[in-house]
Amino acid sequence: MAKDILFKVYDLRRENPKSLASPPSKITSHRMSKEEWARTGSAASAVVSGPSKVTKSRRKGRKTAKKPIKKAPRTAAGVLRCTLDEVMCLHCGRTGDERECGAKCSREFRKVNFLPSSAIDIRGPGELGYGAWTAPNVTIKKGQWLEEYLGDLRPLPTNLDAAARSSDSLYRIWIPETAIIDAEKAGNWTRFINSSCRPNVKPWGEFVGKRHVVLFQALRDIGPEEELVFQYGAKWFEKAGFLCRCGVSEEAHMPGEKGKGKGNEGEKGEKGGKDKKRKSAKKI
Ligand SMILES: C[S@@+](CC[C@H](N)C(=O)[O-])C[C@H]1O[C@@H](n2cnc3c(N)ncnc32)[C@H](O)[C@@H]1O
Repeated sequence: MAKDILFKVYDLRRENPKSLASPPSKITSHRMSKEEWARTGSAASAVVSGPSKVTKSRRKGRKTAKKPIKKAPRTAAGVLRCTLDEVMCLHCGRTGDERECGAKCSREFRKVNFLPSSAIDIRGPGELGYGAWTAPNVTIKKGQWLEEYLGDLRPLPTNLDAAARSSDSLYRIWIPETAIIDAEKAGNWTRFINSSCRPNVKPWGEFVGKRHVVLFQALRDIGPEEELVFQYGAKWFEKAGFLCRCGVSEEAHMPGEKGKGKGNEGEKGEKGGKDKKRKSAKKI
């Protein structure tokens, strides 16, 4: 069961910590509502259980093929499990047999790579609300994996455009053909990362222990008491219906229009090069 507590937030000078009113809740693993998944009968959200069985029809003595049963996933692990054989685990580098590469890889990857929660402060409220900052004395090296984006796992809508319009949540990241991670009501500190046209971190869609994960990675060395920011992209701002107010340009702007020349140095991140096959995770 996910741990459900309140975030501790500092004012912008890192003084006077207080607890943020809930929601959002702080969780350490994804949450999901079984009912929500059961309601959505879409192929994207369903798990096909077993191969088709051939049974004898009693009345006519004929053989009939039973349709595969589509079942809604019951656990977050079930939703995120990747059954493709060619997928490579980011931790052990293996592909193929799941028994050799499973929960152990996920646990070890977290332990070895992720920042301790004490390394990050949630500060605010500022012009962009709350934000995620490195704590005093904390430095992050370029290429370091920081954390996984966690939240409520929601089924993929059958019609993406309609669903994108119908939901108000501005905390969603989409894993293609798998699920939407919505951190509006619950998540970890990564839900507080604001957008900037000069990003210092980036979310990537990856596989650890044959599980889909969205991981944040440092695009450059990051010093103590720096705000962590990534580029949400113009599409996100179009849908949200407001302009980017990151400090790169004095005026509010659509990403890619103003401040183009000044920003985006961070995009030349270690794993973000053109020749890398890694997929950047998309905010929707
Ligand atoms: C994923 S949340 C980030 C955390 C948020 N600041 C909070 O307090 O919960 C996205 C929201 O932060 C604000 N935001 C983040 N970056 C922004 C930017 N560059 N320009 C304008 N608003 C931004 C918007 O209100 C947006 O809806």
